[in-house]
Amino acid sequence: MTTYQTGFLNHFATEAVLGALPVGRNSPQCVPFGLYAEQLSGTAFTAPRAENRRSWLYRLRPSAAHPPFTCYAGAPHLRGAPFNEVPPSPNRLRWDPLPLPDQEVDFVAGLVTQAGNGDGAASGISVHFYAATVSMMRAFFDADGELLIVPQQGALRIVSEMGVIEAAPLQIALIPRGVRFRIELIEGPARGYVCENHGSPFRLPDLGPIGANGLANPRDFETPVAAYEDVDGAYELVQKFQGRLWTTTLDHSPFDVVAWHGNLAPCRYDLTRFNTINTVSFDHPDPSIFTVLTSPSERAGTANCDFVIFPPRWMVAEDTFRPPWFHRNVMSEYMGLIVGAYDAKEGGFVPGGASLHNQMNGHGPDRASYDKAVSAPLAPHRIEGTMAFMFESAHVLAPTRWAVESPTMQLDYDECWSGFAKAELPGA
Ligand SMILES: O=C(O)Cc1cc(O)ccc1O
Ligand SMILES: [Fe+2]
Repeated sequence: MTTYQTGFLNHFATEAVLGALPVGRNSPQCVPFGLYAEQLSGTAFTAPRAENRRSWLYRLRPSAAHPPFTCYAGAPHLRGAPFNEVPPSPNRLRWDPLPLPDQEVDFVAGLVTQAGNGDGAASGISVHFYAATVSMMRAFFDADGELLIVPQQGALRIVSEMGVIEAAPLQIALIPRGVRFRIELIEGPARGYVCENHGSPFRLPDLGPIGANGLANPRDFETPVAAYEDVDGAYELVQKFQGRLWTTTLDHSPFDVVAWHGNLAPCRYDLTRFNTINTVSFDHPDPSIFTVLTSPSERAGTANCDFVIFPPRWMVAEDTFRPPWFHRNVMSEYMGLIVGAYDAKEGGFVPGGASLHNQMNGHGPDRASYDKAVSAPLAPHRIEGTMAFMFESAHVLAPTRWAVESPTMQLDYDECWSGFAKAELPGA
């Protein structure tokens, strides 16, 4: 049984051994039991208090004690900035799910980068698929960004420096930049999506006139309690740094944090707890009403990345075209589907698949969903058994070579918007 502390961005305090956590100061002359104090900073020391994120870790050995890292080509399809392998595409792109590997591949080795933007370490996002058939027997951390893991198939047990998180499809896990973890498969192979956030850490969106409650409520985020391994012996530690993997071998498990306190910690969130808000009158509101987490950019109201979901919900709008409308957006939209069907697409967008609609390029309902929606009786209708999501970014998402050359890319995607009858003006 994993135990969690609740709340988003709380200042947590947790010890796996009674008396391990120093009281009243972060760095006493002698830490209890001879543990080593280490500060893990997720924001600049001088970041405003409301944005400042850091934790203090108390561990069996200092994490500085390691041999040099060497370059490592252990994930053949992992990419980082600059995303210029192929020209950024204005075309609407869509992919079938990534087939599960038939060999033994762990979470790190099975990362496949689909698209990215920004400088790959201080701004933008990278979007990866993961597909793993075996548990990691090593540790990994990402110096380039925070990881938002969106399982689509198979439950994960994420052993981190700061405790253990379980995340199954319809839950997400958020691992801060730099936090070491290994991913174990709870049952069978696992597959899903990763948003690697190089910009400011994800936070809850403001609620404005919605009020003090709604959307993702802070208490539904769960952070693990401290848990440690006291294991001596060779232990591989891989990091992603400036787009490439590096590896070293420690002489002990890096999961040796006995106690910690602070507000920089991994957490999970159950997407089915999202308090969905929508119209009770007319029109289809902008999908920003479905924002779970946002990574703001320097430009007010314009996200480096919004994580948006499309959960089961009642559709009651009167005299309204209910599915997503046709649109062209200054923001770029990467979408995935965890389960079920998406209301703008009658076919082709399947669980485990993905689509990319880049800046200013027209998209929206496919012809079949358009035809259905314009003739649908507008009785209250519940959209059931579905969970799509979107990573929406102010920066254009450039696909990788893998993404545009993979047989999973659908060459006929544009067809879904062909054959719309021309509008008929009076007297024409
Ligand atoms: O393109 C999409 O399917 C995502 C989306 C959904 C919606 O309800 C409104 C706008 C939008 O971009
Ligand atoms: Fe869109």
